Amino acid sequence: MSRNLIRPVFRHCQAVSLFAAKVVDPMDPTVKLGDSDYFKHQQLVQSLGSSSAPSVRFYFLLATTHLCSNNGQHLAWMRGKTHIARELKRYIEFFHGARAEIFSVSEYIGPDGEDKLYEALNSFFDVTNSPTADPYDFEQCGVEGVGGFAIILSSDTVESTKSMWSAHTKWHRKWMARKLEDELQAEVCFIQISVDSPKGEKYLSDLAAYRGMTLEESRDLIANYQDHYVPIQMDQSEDQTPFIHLMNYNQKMVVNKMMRSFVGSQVCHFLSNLHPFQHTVYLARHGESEFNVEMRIGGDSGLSRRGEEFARRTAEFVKYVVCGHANDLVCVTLTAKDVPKLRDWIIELKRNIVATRDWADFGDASGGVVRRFMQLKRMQIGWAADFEDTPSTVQDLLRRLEKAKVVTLVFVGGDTSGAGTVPGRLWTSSLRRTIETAQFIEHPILPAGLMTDGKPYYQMRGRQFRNMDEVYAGEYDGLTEEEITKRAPNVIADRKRDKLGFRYPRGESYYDIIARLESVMSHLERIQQPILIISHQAVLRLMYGWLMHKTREDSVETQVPQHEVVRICFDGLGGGPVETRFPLGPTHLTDDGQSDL
Ligand SMILES: O=P(O)(O)OC[C@H]1O[C@@](CO)(OP(=O)(O)O)[C@@H](O)[C@@H]1O
Repeated sequence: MSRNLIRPVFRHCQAVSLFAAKVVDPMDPTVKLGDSDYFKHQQLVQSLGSSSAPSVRFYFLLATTHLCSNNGQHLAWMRGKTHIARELKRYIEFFHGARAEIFSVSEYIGPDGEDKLYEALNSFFDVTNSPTADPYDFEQCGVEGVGGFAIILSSDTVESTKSMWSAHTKWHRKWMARKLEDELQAEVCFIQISVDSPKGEKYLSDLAAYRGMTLEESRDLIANYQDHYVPIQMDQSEDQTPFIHLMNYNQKMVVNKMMRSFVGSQVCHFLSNLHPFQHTVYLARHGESEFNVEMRIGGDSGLSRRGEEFARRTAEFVKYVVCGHANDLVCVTLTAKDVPKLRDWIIELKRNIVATRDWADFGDASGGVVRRFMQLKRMQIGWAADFEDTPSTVQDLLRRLEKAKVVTLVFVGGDTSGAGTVPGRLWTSSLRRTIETAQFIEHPILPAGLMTDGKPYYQMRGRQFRNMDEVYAGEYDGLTEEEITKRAPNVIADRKRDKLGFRYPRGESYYDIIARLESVMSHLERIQQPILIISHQAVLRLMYGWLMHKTREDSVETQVPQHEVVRICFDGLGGGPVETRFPLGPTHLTDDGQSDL
């Protein structure tokens, strides 16, 4: 197919669906497909199918800002629009498989700056500029090359007002909308953010401090910006302009003319969840399941003995770290051979071992190593027993250890006070193995007043999401790798070639999981309390990838070991997500026996 045939299609909104249909129809007997073409086609179809094809739309979004005052304190230039622009870009790329790029207005100021921004936008959308001549070239011409979202950001708000593209007055907005719609056939939407809640203001002053600004500097900036910016008018004079006005982030939203398109409504939904505040997400794969032991995929089996042990340790971790002020937790298991050595050491030490700092570097094969200043807080005598507080005297401790064959000690780092009192959230899938992993987590009712609604809080009340169930392997559900390859000898090679797009017969692909994860991940964006999510290997690969700002392609390569919790912290101030891994044991399982699948 020549490029000329494709070219006119790109100029229309439904470009991709037409394009996909024209490129190749594998059912058409006149079309001969090589292997690779088939896979590219599959990839294209899969990705369109899973993303509701919004990538067909040429869509512009503009993050702008709105002045607001709160008791005379103005911190208006920092409304978190850079954060929102970045989130939007990631959302569009990850969940909709479309291209998205941020264009910062202040980088295009100067004699030719505005023309350059126009050129940059034109070439971003104009796929005919793409060097590709091969319509099968998915990378350059497929979903990647068609349509996209340009996010025009006035990052340096005051400086940006020099540009025609700053959208800081009604006149500028109208000019931009006309230019973009008439000349680039793009749909336009303006996003305005205003903040006046005490929490919002606190965030903004933190942000100012983080960026090294003094109050005077910020006041000057605001006074200057106030002279320029005209908020979107609510007097009907801008009724023809699509816009979203976010007030105090996800507290209140005014939407104009966005719901007429599917993508518009999706973007509104996503933005209505976003907040820029500091928050922490914990991810854990379920403990080892009976099917994991038998090396079977899928199914709905319960936990193995080791899996149950991980569940007990997870509850300790939740109490001190997720719902406490501690920042680290390590479990060390001593077997029959080591317990007498521990007894001798305690006798020699002759001190209260709970308070001692002499445990540093103490560890076991599961990977946990005690760091300096960690305190021994809890212990478990024997397998499958409940954890209990460590006795505070040497005599009591020796007595407890007397007949013990196996002992697991729990060491906690940081502030151990207030364990279990920080309101937290718990999400699992709907499958037994994740629910059982959460079974030992405590659910005290926390006193009213801890949350803003003033109601008592049911700690870590579990919510089960079917969208977080493991990839469904269809006809292969419950089989081992060996059994699968007996039925379908090529399956391993096929899946290796395209792990994202490969769909199990009558089952799911990773693209399908992306589609069903979209609503859960939007929901997650809304959460401000620490949250623990217990799910499965394939699902967690994607969740982790999304949270760690990875591409879909890189996400499927991520390792998701069992018996480990991953903490991902968002500082809310512009730093990237920071991850810490906590191997809790009892074993650190990285090989689930299906590494080939
Ligand atoms: O995409 P791959 O790498 O096969 O990972 C998914 C597989 O992981 C498994 C275990 O091998 O998930 P789970 O976390 O539920 O134990 C299988 O049930 C599932 O098919």
